[in-house]
Amino acid sequence: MKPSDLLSALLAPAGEPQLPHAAYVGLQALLDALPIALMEFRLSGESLVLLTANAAARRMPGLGGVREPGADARTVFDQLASTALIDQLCGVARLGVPLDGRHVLRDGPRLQLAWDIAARRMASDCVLVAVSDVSEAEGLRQALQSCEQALAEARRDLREQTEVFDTMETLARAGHWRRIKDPGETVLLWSPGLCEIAGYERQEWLDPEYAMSGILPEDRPLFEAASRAQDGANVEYRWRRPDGEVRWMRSRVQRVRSRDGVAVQMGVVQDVTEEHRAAEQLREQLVFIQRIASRVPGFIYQYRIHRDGSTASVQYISEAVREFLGVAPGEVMRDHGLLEQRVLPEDVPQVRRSAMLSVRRLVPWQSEYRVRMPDGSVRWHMTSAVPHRESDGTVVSHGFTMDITERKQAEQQIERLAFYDALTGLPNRRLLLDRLQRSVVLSQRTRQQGALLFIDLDNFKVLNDTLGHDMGDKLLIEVARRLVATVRESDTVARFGGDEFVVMLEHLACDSAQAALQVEGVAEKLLAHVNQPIVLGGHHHYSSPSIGIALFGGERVEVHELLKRADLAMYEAKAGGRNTLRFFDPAMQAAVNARLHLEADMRQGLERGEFSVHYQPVVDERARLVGAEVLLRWRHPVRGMVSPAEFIPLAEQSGLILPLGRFVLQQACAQLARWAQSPATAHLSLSVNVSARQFRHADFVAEVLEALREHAANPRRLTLELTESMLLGDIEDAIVRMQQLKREGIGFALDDFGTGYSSLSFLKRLPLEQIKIDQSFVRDVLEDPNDAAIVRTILALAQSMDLQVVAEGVETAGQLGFLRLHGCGGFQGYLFGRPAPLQAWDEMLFSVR
Ligand SMILES: Nc1nc2c(ncn2[C@@H]2O[C@H](COP(=O)(O)O[C@H]3[C@@H](O)[C@H](n4cnc5c(=O)[nH]c(N)nc54)O[C@@H]3COP(=O)(O)O)[C@@H](O)[C@H]2O)c(=O)[nH]1
Repeated sequence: MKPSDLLSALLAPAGEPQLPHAAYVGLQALLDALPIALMEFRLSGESLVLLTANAAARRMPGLGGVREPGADARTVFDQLASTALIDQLCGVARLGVPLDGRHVLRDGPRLQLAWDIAARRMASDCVLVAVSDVSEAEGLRQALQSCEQALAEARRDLREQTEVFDTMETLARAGHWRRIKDPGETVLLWSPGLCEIAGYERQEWLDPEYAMSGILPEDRPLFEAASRAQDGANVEYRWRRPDGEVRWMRSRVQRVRSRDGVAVQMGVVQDVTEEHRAAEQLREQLVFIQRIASRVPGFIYQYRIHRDGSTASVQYISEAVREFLGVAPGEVMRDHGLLEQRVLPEDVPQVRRSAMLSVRRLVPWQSEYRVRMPDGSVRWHMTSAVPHRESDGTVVSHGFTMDITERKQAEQQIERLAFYDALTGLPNRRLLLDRLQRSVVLSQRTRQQGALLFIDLDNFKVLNDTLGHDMGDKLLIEVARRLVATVRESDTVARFGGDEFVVMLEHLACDSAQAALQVEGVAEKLLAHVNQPIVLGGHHHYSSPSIGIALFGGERVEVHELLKRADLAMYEAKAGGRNTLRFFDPAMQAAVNARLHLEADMRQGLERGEFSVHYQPVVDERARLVGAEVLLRWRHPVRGMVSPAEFIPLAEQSGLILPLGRFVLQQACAQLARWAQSPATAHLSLSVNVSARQFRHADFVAEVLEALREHAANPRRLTLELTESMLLGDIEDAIVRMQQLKREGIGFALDDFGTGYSSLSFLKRLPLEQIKIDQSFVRDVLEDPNDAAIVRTILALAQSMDLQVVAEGVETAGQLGFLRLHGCGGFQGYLFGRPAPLQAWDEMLFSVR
């Protein structure tokens, strides 16, 4: 019962109860039995005073002072003090307006009080108030309200999630379906995403048979097999949309059983057409690349290096790697280390270094290295790759490797030709100059001294001429080998040309004196090694070097200047007796400069007619004039008379001996022709000195004959003086030349006899008429028993070989006497006359006769 209904029932329509006391008591008891709190209040001024309350009111928690009649209504309803209840009750008492309402008080979420309160005016200014505790109902109501709210929120969440899910399916071009098999009926539900990718309008369910019709017939068995798989399966198939477009779908089909025992099959479907197209494009590109790769002369590859550089993998390598490295592409892609294993160990560090640099700096990579092929051969490869960084931080390089063996060989060949001497394999002049340049710069920085050793073989020309060029070459090769073997690997041994070698020593002591000691040690060793006999053609031969040394370091100096210094020092060594070493010093420089000036003056002298000839008489055993030796003279306007001993060697070196020799021959032939015209002189002969270079010249024979012809001179009156050394070279060629001239009547004398090394058999082969005993033996023939013995031996030898002998440098009657005594038939020397010009000759000729 509601309090308002109770009050309506209690109050008589007239409003005033007219009951006898007994009835009133009975009514009171009845009211006490009611579960609703009833209280009567009377209006007293602005307050309401409690008149009476039933038992339920007295028991009711929350009502204050209800046991005390006369209590103020504010005390009774103290918990509702904050409400307008009291005023409203007063209003009921005054105006009789009924009051009905629910009062609920909370302390946070906790319910404190929930009362339904009704009030009615009684006949007088009294008001009857009924209060019913509705806490339980209020709690239930609130709980219900909360549940409804939660449900609404859950619905909202579900809606949102469904929307998100649908959006996700749309974005992923994916969808799903569920096939629910109930006995008698099968339902197929499609998600909106699936409808979209399948090309259908959005709908929740489809006819299962109709749904399958989209799968291309040839792919349907695949799909059905996947549907039958117990544990689910993945399948890819083609789907024809209603508009006819065919798309690739990837699906995962799974069987599930719902809680109520209904069989459910689920499938997640994704449209993978783009993926298929990309893969197809990739395949096409790969085929394209493979086609190109099969036509390029090398192999192409792609490798990936992870961000930290720790791992790498070859992702693609073309088929040609088989041909170029002897490994299969698959093997390399499984183990990229196979590529490096082919590289020669000494080349690996630089290959790795350059590759890592390229990856780190993302710059193109290029490297040339050697690889060992499965058959053991070594080939040169060149690889180049372009790296780029992918979005995941890894670096991918695309590269190409080709075989450059032929190119390398050609380069090496070119380098060998350009920088190495073909005969000995040593660095040539160009390479030496290059290294020297670097070394000079380095020595300026480090202050460490370096040294140039200019080496010239002393008797190479003789040996070369004697034994022939083949043997000469072998000798040079052997000398080169010895030089290389003597110095350190870091030093340079170069062939400078002909029989000249240069050794460059580096990293010597900083102190010049100490460095000089070091170099001297090396030079002594070089001397000793080169001096060792060399076996050529089964015979021992001896070669010795002259070594000129120039130190460098610290000071700025041109490489050509250095070479000049070493060269000068080498000439000093030669002048010092050969087979020795000399250090450069400035005095040497001056000497060479003087030599160079002399050569220039000689050229000028030839042009200006500064040269002339003198004649030195040759007499027989009775001191009768039999002829003369023609000797070249040079009167320089400033230098005065220059000795042939000074300028002839230089003329030999520079080639000026050829025009000078021609000049002398012309003079001699002209003189013979003049003498021939007078019976007093017609018997006289002339001897002309011929140098080695002149004799070996291709036109020599012709020139001699031409000079004789030109002057109509008698060839039988002409003797050519040759030295042993110049005949030692190509002896066969020398003999041929001599015989050609001899056939014309020209005679030959062997000059300076005794100073050479000729053997008897060698002498016998030469078409000689005469030998000239060198003046060095004659000079001391009376004092030096050795010289006397030599002279006697020469005379005996000449006699046995039926050769005429002329003794040179006869200055005293004693010498003459000794020579005569031992059978010498010809004499030349100051005793009979000094070399003199023609005018002086006429007198001398007369006096001699
Ligand atoms: N290829 C050519 N060589 C030539 C020619 N003219 C000279 N020469 C060679 O020069 C060298 C020096 O010659 P020269 O100064 O003329 O000396 C010759 C004589 O003057 C000298 N001589 C002669 N008699 C004496 C003597 O009694 N005492 C002495 N101290 N010297 C003397 O000897 C030189 C001749 O030597 P050789 O030729 O060996 O007979 C010298 O090697 C010349 O050969 C030339 O035209 N072409």
